[in-house]
Amino acid sequence: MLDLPTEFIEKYQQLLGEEEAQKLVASLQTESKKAYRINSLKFKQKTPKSTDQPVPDIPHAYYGEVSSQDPEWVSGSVYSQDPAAMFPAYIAKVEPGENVLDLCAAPGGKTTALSEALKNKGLLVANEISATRVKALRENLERFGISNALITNNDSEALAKKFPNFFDTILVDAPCSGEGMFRKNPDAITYWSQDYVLTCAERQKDILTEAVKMLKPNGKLIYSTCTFSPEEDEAIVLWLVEKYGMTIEKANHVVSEKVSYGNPSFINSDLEDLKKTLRFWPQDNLGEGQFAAILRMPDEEVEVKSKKKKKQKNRKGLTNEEKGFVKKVLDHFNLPESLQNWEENACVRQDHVFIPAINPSELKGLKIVNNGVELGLLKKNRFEPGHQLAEVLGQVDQENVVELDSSEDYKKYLHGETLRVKTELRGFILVAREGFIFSFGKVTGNGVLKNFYPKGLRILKDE
Ligand SMILES: C[S@@+](CC[C@H](N)C(=O)[O-])C[C@H]1O[C@@H](n2cnc3c(N)ncnc32)[C@H](O)[C@@H]1O
Repeated sequence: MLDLPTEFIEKYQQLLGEEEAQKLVASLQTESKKAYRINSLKFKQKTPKSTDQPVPDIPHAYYGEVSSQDPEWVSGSVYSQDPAAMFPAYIAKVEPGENVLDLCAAPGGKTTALSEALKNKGLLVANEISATRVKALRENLERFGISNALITNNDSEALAKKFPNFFDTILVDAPCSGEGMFRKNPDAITYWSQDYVLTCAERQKDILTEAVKMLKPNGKLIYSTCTFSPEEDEAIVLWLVEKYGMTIEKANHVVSEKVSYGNPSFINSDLEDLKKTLRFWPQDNLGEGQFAAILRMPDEEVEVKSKKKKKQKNRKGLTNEEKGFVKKVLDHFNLPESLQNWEENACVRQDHVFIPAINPSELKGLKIVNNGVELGLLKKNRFEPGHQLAEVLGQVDQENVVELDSSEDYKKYLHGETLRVKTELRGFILVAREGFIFSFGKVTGNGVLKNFYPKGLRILKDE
């Protein structure tokens, strides 16, 4: 039984009326809804899990649970996500080729959805301020096989200096008081207070002030929170409208009756357009609490002080000999479109071969966690493919694959063990379970499968 603060209950009695507030409080005492999205960049290989109960409006999303040890998850073919949290990226309606920023991105639920919409074309900058949380963001994007992402670990000010008037779409899924997460994460109740709500609202304005500087004229801002408090929802949208002349757009493709709309009277405003914003209440039985709005910048640039761009240095490409080593490995696999020009685009830095999403010389001063696709490592007279490459190759059909046909072998591989396999294949191969490619491996002459599943991802035996 959740122990909700009296001040919280009274606040929503005032805003919603006795009856609706009672429904909200009762729904918070029930179990949270679990769901997952299928990765559309990979699911042509195989349709994972049951698809009986679709999440309304969201393509390829279903109610149900996925464990982080299931091959569907390990291979990045699905992402577990609260159904309501699927909407902010969905309403962004991102098109392949755009420059997109997810400013508060970890662990990456919305980033993975944005990256699917981009179809590996254009640029996705995924930023997270917390050095701990950015690791999960990197792992999730890697599993999804995303090749056009730059992952950064900066505050919004540092990013705004690098990318003035640059993005077509920016998602700010802001840190908030988390009221919508009370039943999923009861810890959020312990630090809730009305003062905390107001502190969050100030932080949201600080983050958005920087976000706006990075939008192109006429660019789109998606603002979302997982809280009900109007101070962090309608009031922030009103602030953006009044301060920057932004306009609120309706998400025409959201039609489910389980989705509610913003309410200007919550903040004593008469701005009718606030009714175009989206609200998700747990008592409506879709998922957890969420708020989302689409805002459009006016067709003029926000003036931003930025340093003059220095002439870009050419990146350090591969020598013909190095290309030969890489080619020798890549020739055994079918390459997705995003890797087809790898010889022209690959760079090398401290023996790491990668295809950058953005020229590294443009990124001085930022904390870069990953830039594009790491193909692998140059060793003495050979090339060893990296894990991210395996996940990218998993987006297309492959023949050079060893399927682990028992769950015991699969578990052993995830633990990092070496296996003996029956296969005619030799050298670097992709490893799959139930058709889901999730790692590289190397088969030696006597049929021993050497383990290339990264140490940092290995699952301990007693997990
Ligand atoms: C609601 S969570 C994001 C969830 C994520 N979008 C997803 O769907 O998986 C908000 C994130 O913002 C980060 N954050 C907090 N302060 C920030 C700031 N000043 N600038 C950027 N991110 C910030 C938090 O560390 C947290 O990871």
